[in-house]
Amino acid sequence: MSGEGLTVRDLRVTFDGFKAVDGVDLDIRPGDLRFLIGPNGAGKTTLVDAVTGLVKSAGSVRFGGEELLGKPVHRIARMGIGRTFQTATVFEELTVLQNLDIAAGAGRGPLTMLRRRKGVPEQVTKALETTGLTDLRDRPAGVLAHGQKQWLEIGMLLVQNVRLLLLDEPVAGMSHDEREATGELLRRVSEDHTVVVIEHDMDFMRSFARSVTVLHAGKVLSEGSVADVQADARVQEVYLGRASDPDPVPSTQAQEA
Ligand SMILES: Nc1ncnc2c1ncn2[C@@H]1O[C@H](COP(=O)(O)OP(=O)(O)OP(=O)(O)O)[C@@H](O)[C@H]1O
Repeated sequence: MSGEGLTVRDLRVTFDGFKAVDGVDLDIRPGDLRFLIGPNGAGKTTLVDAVTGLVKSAGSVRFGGEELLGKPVHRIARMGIGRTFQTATVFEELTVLQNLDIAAGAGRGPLTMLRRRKGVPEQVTKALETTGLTDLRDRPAGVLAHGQKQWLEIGMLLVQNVRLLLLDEPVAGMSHDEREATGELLRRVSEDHTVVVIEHDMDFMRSFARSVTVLHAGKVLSEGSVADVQADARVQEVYLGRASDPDPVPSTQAQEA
């Protein structure tokens, strides 16, 4: 595996005195497919915001040995760190291929962009294959199914030569088949990238996580394999419930309740 690992030490994010992330340590090895789970408000998204430079934080976040904290968002992105948000952000009017082509050209000069348009760049072809979107390459992104838009967004990270992918609830709103396909896609991607997934879907986590961190009230409550965290009494108490209980309420429903 050629990816690089993420090392987080004593990460802290405070909003007006409220500790949203409160001394988090993480060691995510290269090629991991790490799931970050935890109740609403546990600090999962804020942690990813801190890693990507979107919120001010204290502590240390190192990727491939280089410190990220204190660097502006665009510098962190250029270091090979990419993220998706809960809502896919693709250019709906443009084709799948154009979306990937633009993403591949991000940060490059106009001359390089012109040269690239003579043919389909190799990394775009590869991203189409990896995401299973080759047959849809000439369709406008706006007509894609919800799941396919999420896969395109992952493809747009891949063509930017991202080495660490941070994905926020990638299967929210997906059908069962789309979830399975997304899990398989993440497995393929994690063969040569480090992948961190924020997720509320416990079935999806059980099927595809290689390792799991449970956050609660801004702190790491538990960490290990799926079996480890499921067996942890503290996790059962605050989040997973007893084996006989239904899965925790998905975030969107919880917010509506
Ligand atoms: N910009 C902000 N200003 C003030 N408080 C914030 C801000 N962003 C997040 N918070 C608070 O920080 C805490 C952690 O929020 P965060 O979104 O990271 O949780 P989460 O674990 O991702 O939750 P969810 O699963 O609901 O997405 C919450 O109490 C939230 O209200």
